[in-house]
Amino acid sequence: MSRKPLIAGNWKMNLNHLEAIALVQKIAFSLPAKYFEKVDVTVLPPFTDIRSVQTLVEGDKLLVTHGAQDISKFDSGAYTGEISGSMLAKLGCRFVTVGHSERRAMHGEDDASVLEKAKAALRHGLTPIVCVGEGIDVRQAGKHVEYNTESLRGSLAGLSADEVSKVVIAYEPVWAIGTGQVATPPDAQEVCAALRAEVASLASAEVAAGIRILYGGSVNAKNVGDLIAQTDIDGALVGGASLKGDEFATLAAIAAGGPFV
Ligand SMILES: O=C(CO)COP(=O)(O)O
Repeated sequence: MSRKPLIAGNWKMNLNHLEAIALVQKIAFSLPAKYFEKVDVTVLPPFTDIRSVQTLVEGDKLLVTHGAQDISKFDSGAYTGEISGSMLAKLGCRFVTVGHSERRAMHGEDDASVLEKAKAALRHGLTPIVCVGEGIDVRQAGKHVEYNTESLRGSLAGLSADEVSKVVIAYEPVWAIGTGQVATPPDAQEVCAALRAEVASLASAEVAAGIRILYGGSVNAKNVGDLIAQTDIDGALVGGASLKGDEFATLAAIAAGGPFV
């Protein structure tokens, strides 16, 4: 089964709503429509930017989609500071990352809470991008494959095969995030292949063949081609390089098969 690559830009806590508009315009106008037949491109701004991005995307009928970086596991009510799936859906969000390692490390999220957030996303028609990834200690101990497959199992436990088929998975080794120390393509492939095999056992071989698995961690326009050439890597979750319009557009164009913009 052929899987359309997905390039997702995780802006993290960067850019105000005016800067967001400028960046989305830059990306959209750098990528002619034909590229979007070959690659899906999405941006994941901070919550405070989403309404502005939605207005631009819908007003100008852009082919770039948008999403969010987090979602509440609750649907509404007395949850100060939380943002619900229905609010994100109303803002036109298509994707939402759940379980990013920065949230796991700094906000106490674990596989069980990631699962609740993935369910909330699915309840509201959003595609959860479920993130897993090992720290350097796990990698050095040679336990990265088991660590990530177990984390994925916990983050998808109890979902139906149909629900699993609607998820995107992102493998982001913590030691590669923001360090410039990208995983080698074979190292990234090893884990992504194991994650796909895990999906086959959680859901079915057919679901596993169709699901998109992204790599994230120091992806840039120079290394993305070799990463997505790997059998089980279907795109990238990009941090730092997604904040530069030219580089992100080039990266998406490479994922579409070029020629480069
Ligand atoms: O965490 C990441 C994307 O979610 C990766 O960030 P960098 O691309 O900046 O390493």
